[in-house]
Amino acid sequence: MATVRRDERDPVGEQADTRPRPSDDTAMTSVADYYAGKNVLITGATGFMGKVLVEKLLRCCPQVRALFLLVRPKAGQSMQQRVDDMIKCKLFDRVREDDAHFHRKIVPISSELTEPGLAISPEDADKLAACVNIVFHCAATIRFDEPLKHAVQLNVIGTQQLLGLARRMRHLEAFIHISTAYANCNRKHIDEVIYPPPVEPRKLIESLEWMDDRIVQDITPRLIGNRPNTYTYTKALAEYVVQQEQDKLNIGIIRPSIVGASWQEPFPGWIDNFNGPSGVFIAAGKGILRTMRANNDAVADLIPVDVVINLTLAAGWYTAVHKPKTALVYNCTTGGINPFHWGEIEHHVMSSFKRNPLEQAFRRPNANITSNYLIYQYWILVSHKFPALLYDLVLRLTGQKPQMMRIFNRLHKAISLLEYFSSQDWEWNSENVNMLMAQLSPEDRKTFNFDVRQLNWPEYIENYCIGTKKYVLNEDMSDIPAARQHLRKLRNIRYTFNTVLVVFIWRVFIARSQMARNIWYFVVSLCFKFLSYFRASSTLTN
Ligand SMILES: CCCCCCCC/C=C\CCCCCCCC(=O)SCCNC(=O)CCNC(=O)[C@H](O)C(C)(C)COP(=O)(O)OP(=O)(O)OC[C@H]1O[C@@H](n2cnc3c(N)ncnc32)[C@H](O)[C@@H]1OP(=O)(O)O
Ligand SMILES: NC(=O)C1=CN([C@@H]2O[C@H](COP(=O)(O)OP(=O)(O)OC[C@H]3O[C@@H](n4cnc5c(N)ncnc54)[C@H](OP(=O)(O)O)[C@@H]3O)[C@@H](O)[C@H]2O)C=CC1
Repeated sequence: MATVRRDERDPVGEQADTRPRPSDDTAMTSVADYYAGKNVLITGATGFMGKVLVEKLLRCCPQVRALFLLVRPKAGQSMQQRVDDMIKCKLFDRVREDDAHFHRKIVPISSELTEPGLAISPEDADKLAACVNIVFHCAATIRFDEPLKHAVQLNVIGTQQLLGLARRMRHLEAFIHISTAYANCNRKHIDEVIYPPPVEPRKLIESLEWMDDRIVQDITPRLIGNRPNTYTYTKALAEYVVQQEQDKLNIGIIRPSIVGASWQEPFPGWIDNFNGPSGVFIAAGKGILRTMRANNDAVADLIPVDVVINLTLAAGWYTAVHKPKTALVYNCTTGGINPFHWGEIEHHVMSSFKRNPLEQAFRRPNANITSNYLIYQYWILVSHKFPALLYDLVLRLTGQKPQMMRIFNRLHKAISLLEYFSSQDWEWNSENVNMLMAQLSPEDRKTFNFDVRQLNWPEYIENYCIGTKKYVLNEDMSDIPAARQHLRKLRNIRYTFNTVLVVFIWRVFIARSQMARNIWYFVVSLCFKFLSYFRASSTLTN
């Protein structure tokens, strides 16, 4: 595998400046034609959605000139190593088949979005200012438990700084910001507009500058108000910050709902993380998660990652070519068009993991969602805490370190942060998404398909579950017979355990009550009679 070298980026160079600017003629161009010869800047390219964006651009817009990726060094790896690792991943197999030298188009730029000036060197900043034609801003912290200061630093101030750099870009045609459909989750009906921010971002930023972390922590619940976390709060502020630039830049804002595995491209079921529902599916497939608070009848607004990316690229084309006067917002959701419910998700996830089990499951996959608090607490006790305690006891007795209770505590924390989103539904208007679809040529509608009416949910969920097995857990499909055998073993252990438990309880009970003893003798003699009758009749027939 050839590596991406920074000194290879000169082919990209400033020549890009001389490329023709969009005119009325370009309004007729196809999406791929528009990206031909363009220099694209992407933040968050090493993340889940960023990777799919890079792959799709390289595969379906092969004439794109260069992709500048703002990447930070992380976990002892240089930005160079990180990008090299990223493009080695299976996601890029199809691009590799089409063009073995695709890496030449990738230009990593060292950048840390929380640092002043995005920590981009002056030379790199000048280069970007001179040649970038379109920006896709995907980077964000998506953690629900992120301390407010850090969430503001990255999601709001980082975005402001990127906009500052974008203003310097002399040939910029579009700035596409990835937000979330839940930025305004304090509303039930969400239009494709930017709502007034919960607070003036400038005032919040100024206050956070002098406040001690402890004070910030204390006032965070009051600040975020009726939003569930700092993530949705800071994403709402970021939208406002982006909107402030609409007079100077051509802006598009994409609001995806819960982004899941790929539907079709580059292959079905691609997923590489535990975020959102993926972690829940895996925990349920491993037989660890047996219950979760969710409303069976609420719409599960999942959206496949390839759909989001297709819409994003089409919105980039539309924004650059048609230059809407104000920032256009695209609510990228499924609920209003092709609804599917959490109850149905539960059913299909469970049956999928029974057909294609995960390796070394803790228990047989059997999760039940409920919106009833008491029932939920009951199952947490009986199906989570009790087995965890028992398992840890066995580990202790065999001289090993107990671990199950710790795993369950982390799981409970994760699902408590997710239940806000699985217990209610929202209604999103998607007029701009429909308008965009109508603007595409029939050919582009196929290449950049975001028509979720065609999505077959059971098939999608099956591929999603298989994707978690293959690409998140790196399990082999050829091990499925062994995994099934393991589930049968678990079933036999459970039957044996239940039988021993019933006999044990009954014996304890018998020891204390004459009536229970009589019933016990009656049942046992009935069994004997039945057995003797069965033996006698089988002897007669022989
Ligand atoms: C039978 C099924 C029925 C279905 C029922 C309904 C399911 C409903 C599910 C969901 C719907 C809601 C979704 C809303 C979406 C909104 C949309 C967006 O706009 S943004 C994207 C969303 N963002 C997040 O999903 C971040 C959530 N994650 C976090 O905030 C943190 O990761 C957190 C607090 C959950 C854990 O933080 P820590 O610090 O304790 O741990 P850490 O380092 O992150 O992870 C520890 C280990 O746990 C795994 N993990 C992380 N998240 C997990 C999860 N959700 N479930 C299971 N494991 C998870 C990690 O991969 C890691 O594993 P290792 O130690 O590396 O092996
Ligand atoms: N996933 C989902 O369900 C949804 C996501 N979204 C939005 O989509 C976008 C992408 O999300 P997703 O791909 O899932 O998120 P990921 O967490 O997978 O990726 C986040 C990206 O941001 C980068 N990043 C984070 N912090 C910094 C930093 N300080 N400096 C530079 N880069 C940084 C990460 O880089 P690194 O690899 O170095 O950490 C990574 O590339 C986000 O804006 C999110 O709000 C919206 C709706 C749903």
